[in-house]
Amino acid sequence: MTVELRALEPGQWDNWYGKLERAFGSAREPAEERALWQGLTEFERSIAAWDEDEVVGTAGAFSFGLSVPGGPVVPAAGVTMVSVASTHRRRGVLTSMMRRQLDDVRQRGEPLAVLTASEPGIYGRFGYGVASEQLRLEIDTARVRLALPEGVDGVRLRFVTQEEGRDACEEVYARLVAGRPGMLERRPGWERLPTLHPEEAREGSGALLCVLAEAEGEVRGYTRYAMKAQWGPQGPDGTVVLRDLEALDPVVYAALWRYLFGLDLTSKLVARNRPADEALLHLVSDARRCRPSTRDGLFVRPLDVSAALEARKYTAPVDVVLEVTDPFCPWNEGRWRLSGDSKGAVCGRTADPADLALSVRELGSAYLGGFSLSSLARAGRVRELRGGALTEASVAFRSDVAPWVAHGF
Ligand SMILES: CC(=O)SCCNC(=O)CCNC(=O)[C@H](O)C(C)(C)COP(=O)(O)OP(=O)(O)OC[C@H]1O[C@@H](n2cnc3c(N)ncnc32)[C@H](O)[C@@H]1OP(=O)(O)O
Repeated sequence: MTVELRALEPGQWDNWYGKLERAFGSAREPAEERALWQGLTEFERSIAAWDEDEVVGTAGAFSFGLSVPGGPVVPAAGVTMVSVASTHRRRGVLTSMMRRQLDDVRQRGEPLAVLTASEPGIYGRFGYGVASEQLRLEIDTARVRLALPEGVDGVRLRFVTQEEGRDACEEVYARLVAGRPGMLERRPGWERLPTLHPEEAREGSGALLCVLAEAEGEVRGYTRYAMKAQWGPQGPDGTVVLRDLEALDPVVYAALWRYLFGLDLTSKLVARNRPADEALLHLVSDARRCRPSTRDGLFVRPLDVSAALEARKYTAPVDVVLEVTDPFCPWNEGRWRLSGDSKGAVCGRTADPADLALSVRELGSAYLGGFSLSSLARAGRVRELRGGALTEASVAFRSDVAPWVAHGF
């Protein structure tokens, strides 16, 4: 078998995307969804693996801006649409596409590649480390009370259509990006993604609704959600399926949650993807009845160790030498001195002795400040070579706000 990798051509998209759908075992997506993904596809960054005249592998990348600790937004390749036909699996097709893709990302000068994984076991071997979590909530809204701050009654809520609300929602979202690592700047076209209501996220619910929250004469928050009607022997027992909820201040935030908790005919709320440090859990009378559970969120892969470490800021002063291993991208290997603080950092090659030893994957895991170098060290994945260096680096890398990616891609 000879498999040849080529850039995707626009006329091949339908066939290529169909192979992706087949690999995921999903039905052909609705026309609106397909049109959105087709429009977002960056053809020169999309790989088709051909076995003669058959597409047997797919992989793509989006040119994202990713927020990193301290507020900067850094160019990052958003790896996506990865699949290999089941007739051709476990013969190295994915590995060859990852090789091609990461070399390309490096050439473009993007210091990071990021992805959300269908299965967390796939990407570690290519240098990706899990860097954020997503929280799932299943809230018994009939039994959980909210402690509301003063002023919630002053927040005006109103329904708008998705179309009417889009710009206002995007403005709120854009104002939040720099404050939370792991968020993606939404470029033109991406604003349509949160208003899609795909089958797998719908959980049997009805139409996606949009409510804007206004205070101080401006839109300061929004929620998009759907309702799933359910009837039990005692009457209504519906579920609110939350898509997103964003707010610029705690009063608007609480007003939106109160609204969702109070929706008639419902007694449960399901949120699939919330930040690990969701503030709601401090507002509720019973966090257990919110049934919080976490899973992996964004995976980060530093492509250029020095540029990546210089791009973010650090919670506390740090001056350490990192001995990095990176078999898949050997240009990252060796010793790097990182000196930084809350204003910025410099990172360059050094011949000085190493303080910490780790692979690029652990660097990816710690990069957004969500997982600590100390906990990775307890797992044996980071080694401290100079006493005190681990705590110093671990504290400096942490982020006060949990990293979170608001949507898949
Ligand atoms: C960012 C995204 O798009 S995530 C979506 C990923 N795609 C999917 O999950 C769709 C369904 N799965 C597939 O299409 C394929 O099984 C893929 C893409 C996951 C793997 O493709 P393959 O061509 O079989 O991978 P390849 O042969 O290059 O394997 C490389 C290594 O990864 C391992 N591997 C492959 N798939 C998996 C997996 N699902 N879980 C764990 N390890 C895996 C292989 O065993 C191999 O290990 P080795 O290097 O130790 O021998």
